[in-house]
Amino acid sequence: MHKAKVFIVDDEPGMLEVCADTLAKLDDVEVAVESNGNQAVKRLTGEESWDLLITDIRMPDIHGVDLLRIARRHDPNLVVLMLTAFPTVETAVESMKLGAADYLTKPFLPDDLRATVRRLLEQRRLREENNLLQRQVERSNRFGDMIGCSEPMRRVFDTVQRVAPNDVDVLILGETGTGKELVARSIHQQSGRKDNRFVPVDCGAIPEALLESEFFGHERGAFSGADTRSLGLMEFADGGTFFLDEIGQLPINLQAKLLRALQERRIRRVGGTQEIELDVRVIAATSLNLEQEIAEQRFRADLFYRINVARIDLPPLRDRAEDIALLARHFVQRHAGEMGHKQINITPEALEVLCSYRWPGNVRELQNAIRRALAMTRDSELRPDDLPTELVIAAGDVGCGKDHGLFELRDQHVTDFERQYLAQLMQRHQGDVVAAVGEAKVPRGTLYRLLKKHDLNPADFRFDDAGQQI
Ligand SMILES: Nc1ncnc2c1ncn2[C@@H]1O[C@H](COP(=O)(O)OP(=O)(O)OP(=O)(O)O)[C@@H](O)[C@H]1O
Repeated sequence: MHKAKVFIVDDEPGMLEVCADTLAKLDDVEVAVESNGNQAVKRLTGEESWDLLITDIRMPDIHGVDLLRIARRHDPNLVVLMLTAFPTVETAVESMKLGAADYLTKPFLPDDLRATVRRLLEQRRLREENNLLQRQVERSNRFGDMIGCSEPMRRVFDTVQRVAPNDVDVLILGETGTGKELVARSIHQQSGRKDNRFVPVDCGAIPEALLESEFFGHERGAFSGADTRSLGLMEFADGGTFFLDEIGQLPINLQAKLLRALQERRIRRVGGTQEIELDVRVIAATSLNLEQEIAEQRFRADLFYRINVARIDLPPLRDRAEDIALLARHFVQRHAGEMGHKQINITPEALEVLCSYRWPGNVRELQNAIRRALAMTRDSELRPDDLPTELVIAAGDVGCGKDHGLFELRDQHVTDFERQYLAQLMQRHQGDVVAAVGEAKVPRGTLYRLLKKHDLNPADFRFDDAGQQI
C-alpha cells in the first residue's frame, strides 16, 4: 500500500512526539519529524517528496508562515496544515492566502488531528485522481496539436484526416483565433509533404507594394533597391505547403496573379522572363465571408472556386461549449509549467465563468485569459477572481447590474486592473522593482504601496535560468 508521507515541524520535542504517536495509528501514513527550522527547510526543499506538512507557526528559528511559503514554492501541490497556540486572524488569513489547507489551534484532541489529516490526505488523493483522469480525457480528445471533444471539432478532425493525404488545395474558414493555422499545419503534417516546408504568409500583414515580390520573388534590378535576386515565398515552399492566411485581404490585382500561378503551377519572378515550375500545395484561410466579398467585388469568384476544392469550417468557440473546459485545462497544464507552477486546478466556479463567456477572440483569447490568470494566481487553484475582469463581468458575477451600482463596478474594475497590471509588470521584470518603476512611471514608494495592497511579493516573480523560482 502507498503510504502518505507526513512531515511534522515543531520546536517542542514533546509536541512532536504526541503528534507522531497520534498519526502512527493511521496505518496508511508514514511520519517524519523535525524540531530544527533549518533542517526542516533542507528536507522540504531537497529530494524527498512529501504529501503533507504539519507545521507550528511560532518557532524560535523560523516562522511557520515562512516555512509554508518556502515549502509551497518548492512544491505547489504540498498540502500544509498549520498548528498554532496563539491564533490571530492575520496569521490565519495569511496562511490561507499562501495556500495552507487548514489550521488547528493548540491544544487539540488526538482525534481532531487524525480526522483533519485524514480529510486533507483524502482531498489530495481525489485531486491527484482527478488530474490523472483529466490527462486521460485530454489524450483521447487530442488530434495532433489540436484539442476538442465537441461534435463539430470531431468532424473537423475527420475532414483533416481525409483531405490531408490527397494533395488537394484546401480552404479553411473561421473567425479569428479558431485555430485555422493549426488545422493547416496539421494537414501539412499528415500529408506526403511533411518533410518539406510549411510556409505561412499573412496576406493582410504585407504592404501592398511588396506583395508581388514577396510571393513570387524578384530578379536583380527588377526595381530600385533590388540589388540581388530574391526567392519568393511560393518558391520557398516548393515541394511543401504554402499557407495563405487571411486570403480575403489580398488586393484584387494580386488575386489575378495568384490565380494564374495556382492554375499553371508556375510563377515568374518580378522582373524575370523565365517561368519556374513549382510543386506547391496551397491551403488558404480567411475569417471573412468570401461569398459576400465576391458580391461586393472585393474577391474574385474564379479564385474562390479554385481554392474552394476542399473546405473546412471551424466553428466559433461559443458554439462548442464542451471544448471550453477541455481547452482551459489543457492551457493551464501547458502554461503553468512555463511559469514555474507545478500543478494547478481550475475551480468549478472559474470553469463556470469561462463557459458562460462568448469568446469573440475564440481559442486564442481563451489561451491568453488562462495565461493572464496564471500570472495572478498564488496557489494551486485558479479561481474566478484570478480571471480577467471582463470575463467575470460578462458571466454576471460582478456586473449583472442590479446588485452593483456604477461606482462600485468602476472601483472593482480599477482594482482588478491594478492587480493584473502589477502582476504582469512584475512578471515582465522578473520581480526587479527598479526596472518596474521605470516602466510604470510611478515613484518607488507608490509601487511598493500598490504591491502591498494587492498582496504581491516581487520575490515571487524571480526565477533562475532553469525557470525555478528563487
Ligand atoms: N483546437 C485547439 N486546440 C489547441 N489549441 C488551439 C486550438 N485551436 C486554436 N488553438 C490555439 O489558439 C491560438 C490561435 O490559433 P490559430 O493561430 O491557429 O488561429 P487562427 O484561426 O489562424 O487565427 P487568425 O485568424 O487570427 O490568424 C494558437 O495558439 C493555437 O495553438
